[in-house]
This record gives sequence, structure tokens and C-alpha cells, in this order.
Amino acid sequence: MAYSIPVIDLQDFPGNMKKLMKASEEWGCFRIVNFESILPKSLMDEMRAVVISLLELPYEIKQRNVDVIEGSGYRFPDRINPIHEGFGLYDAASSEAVNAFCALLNATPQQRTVTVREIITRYGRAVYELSMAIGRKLGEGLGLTDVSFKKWPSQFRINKYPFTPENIDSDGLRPHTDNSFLTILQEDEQFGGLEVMQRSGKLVQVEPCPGTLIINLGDLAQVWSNGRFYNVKHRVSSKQAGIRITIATFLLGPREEAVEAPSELVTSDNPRRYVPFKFEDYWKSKFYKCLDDGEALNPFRIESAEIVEMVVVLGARMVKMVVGLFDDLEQNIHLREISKQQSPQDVSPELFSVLQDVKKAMVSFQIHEQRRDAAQLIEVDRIFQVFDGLVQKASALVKHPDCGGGGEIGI
Ligand SMILES: O=C(O)CCC(=O)C(=O)O
Ligand SMILES: [Fe+2]
Repeated sequence: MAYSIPVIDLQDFPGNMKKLMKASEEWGCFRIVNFESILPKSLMDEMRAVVISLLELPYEIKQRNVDVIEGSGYRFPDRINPIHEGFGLYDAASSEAVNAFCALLNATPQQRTVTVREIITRYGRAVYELSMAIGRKLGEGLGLTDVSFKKWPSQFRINKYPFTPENIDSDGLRPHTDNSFLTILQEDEQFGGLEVMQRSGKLVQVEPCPGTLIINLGDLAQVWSNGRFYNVKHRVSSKQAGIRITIATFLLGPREEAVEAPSELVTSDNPRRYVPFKFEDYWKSKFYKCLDDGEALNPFRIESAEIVEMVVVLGARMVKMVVGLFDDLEQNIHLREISKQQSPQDVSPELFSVLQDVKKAMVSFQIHEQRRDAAQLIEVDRIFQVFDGLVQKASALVKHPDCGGGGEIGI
């Protein structure tokens, strides 16, 4: 078997614990073996057959697999990921969600549909149990005893990549980190194409290894471990003509509770790196702004949150000061015009409102510039300059390039 990434034997613990920690910190991904007591190979094969049959459904039926959360449903190849098609099933361990998914795709004869439902249900539960077991081991490796991810839902993404001689070396999925805590990937047994980037920056090709599974650690693992676990950047690239099919199961963040590192992992040597956040806020930020490479975490970095807060506080103070200096304002029309401006989609409303206030203060300042004492003006000008620098820094942290509105596919 060709192993290019670390291999973890799930039956050999604590023997494999050191290896698991090293793989999680340096690679953010590893292959697991000896998990059949939870997810038998026969069930993996059955699920693969089901997935192939779903992908053969007509387009009109497939598109009934609508989003339950943003980006969770059917995806047809698009401008961003032109050689990728996918189904999604949010909350894959729940039989209600599986039933709803199957009912929408109810295009096959009754007998077959029942079998499909049963196999997806069994696979969803087994793979969820596996993610709980791996999550527990990751917690133990960090010295935590009673870790549970039970309230963290999971999601399937069924990926199909039609690789042809014409698209060799093109991206099936562009480089990204996963939105998950961890992802369990059942590879195509024949066609490779997955490439992972080690923390050191080295790019490694992952060859198929039938009967094993790949685990990728996502953005939430980086946050939850307070920076210890690496959210692996990866992509799928076309290497050889053929239909490549993979099944990814993502362990997502909790619905209600905040995502945050347990207090035991926050020390004076390693202070908290991210403010606690709702998974939903992170998910929307990632999906709507097409942030692939862990950048969706930027607004939640403690450092970013502090800068944005500083800008807001300083901006408010500055406005007060300048308006106080020039209280005989005669340019209300200008100010009203500024108030009417709409926040662009890619700028946070909070930051935009501060920018509007500062703009108003600038207008007041400019109009009265002639009338005031020069020394006072120089001081105000200096403050504006400092503030401008801060705003630029904060904008770079919370504002993101437009990606054409499509959103990322591969979670
Ligand atoms: O298909 C693969 O090998 C990887 C899939 C993936 O990265 C994803 O769905 O996020
Ligand atoms: Fe991925």
C-alpha cells in the first residue's frame, strides 16, 4: 500500500498517540486503518454503490437536493469548480435528515429507494461514530479526558470529478481548508488527485489506498486546539482521465454553543487565539465571501477583533472631538448625503458605520479648516492619519475579495 501521509492504527492506542499528535500538528491529515469494527468495508462498498446510483439520476431530480444550510445541497460544475459535481446531506447521522434527503430524490423504484435509505442511514451513523472516536482521541492527546463532540452535526458531500484528457492538471476542487472540525474521506479506489500541503508548505500527492480512510483536520480543529492542530490546505487536481468519486463526511461546529478552545488549552505561553464564535457566523462568512484558505477565521482572531474594536472606539472618540471643535456646522447637506450611503456587501456594517462617521467628521474638518488655529488643525490631521492606517489594517482583516458570488464547493 502506498502511504504518503502518516498512518494511524485505530486499534493501537495509546501506542499511536504520539504519532496522531505529530500528524495533527504537522500535517493536519492522516490515514486511518483498523476501524472496521465501527465502519465495515462492506458498508463502505455499499455506500459507494448508492452514491454512484444517485449521481446517475437525471439533473432535474438531483437539483431537488436543495441547501439546508448555505452550500449544503446539490452543486453542478460552475465557473469556480468546473470539473466537480456534488450532493450534500446536512446532519447525516440523523434518520430524519436521511429520510428527507431520500424522499426528495425519490426517483428510483420503491424497493431500491428503501435500500438506498437504509444504507445511507447505516453509513451516516457509522461514520459519525468514527468521527466521535477520533475526536475523543485528539482530545486525549491534548490531555483532555471528557471531550465530547456529540452536539456537533455532520454533513456528507458526495463528490464526482469527470476527469478527461482535456482537463488534465486542472483543479477539480481549488485549494481550500475544510469548514469542519474533521473530515472523513472515503477516496476513489482507482483515481487519485488529492494533494495536501504540510504545515511546512510541502505539497504531497495522496495516492488511493482502498479499505482505508483519510482524515483531514479543518478550520474548527485549529480554533478548538488553540492553534495546535493544523487546518490542512488541500485540493483535487485531475491527474488521469476517468470518473473520480469520493465521499466526504464533515464533522461541523455545534448549532448552539460557541466554538472555542477549552480553557485547559489556554495558557500564558499559548494565550487564546480566537474569540468564541457561532459556527453559523463562521460558515456564512466562509460561504458568502468564498474564503478558502483558512481566511474565514481572520475576523475571529483575537488580534483582529482587538484592532476592529480599537478602530470603533477611536473613531467614535475622534468624531466627538472634531464635531465639538466645529460645532457651527453649515454643511448639513453633505452630511445627509453621507448618511444615505449603503454599506458595500463586503464591508462589515459596524466598520462601515464608523467609516461614515469619520467621513462626516472629515467634511466638517475640511470646511472649517481655514477658520481654525493652525496648531490645532495639525493635531487633528495627525489623528486622522493614524486612524486611516488603523482602518486600512482592520479592513484588510474583515474585508475580502469578490469571488463572483458562487461560493466554495468543497466545504
Ligand atoms: O475528493 C477529494 O479527494 C477531496 C474532497 C474535499 O476536499 C472536500 O469535499 O472538501
Ligand atoms: Fe476539502
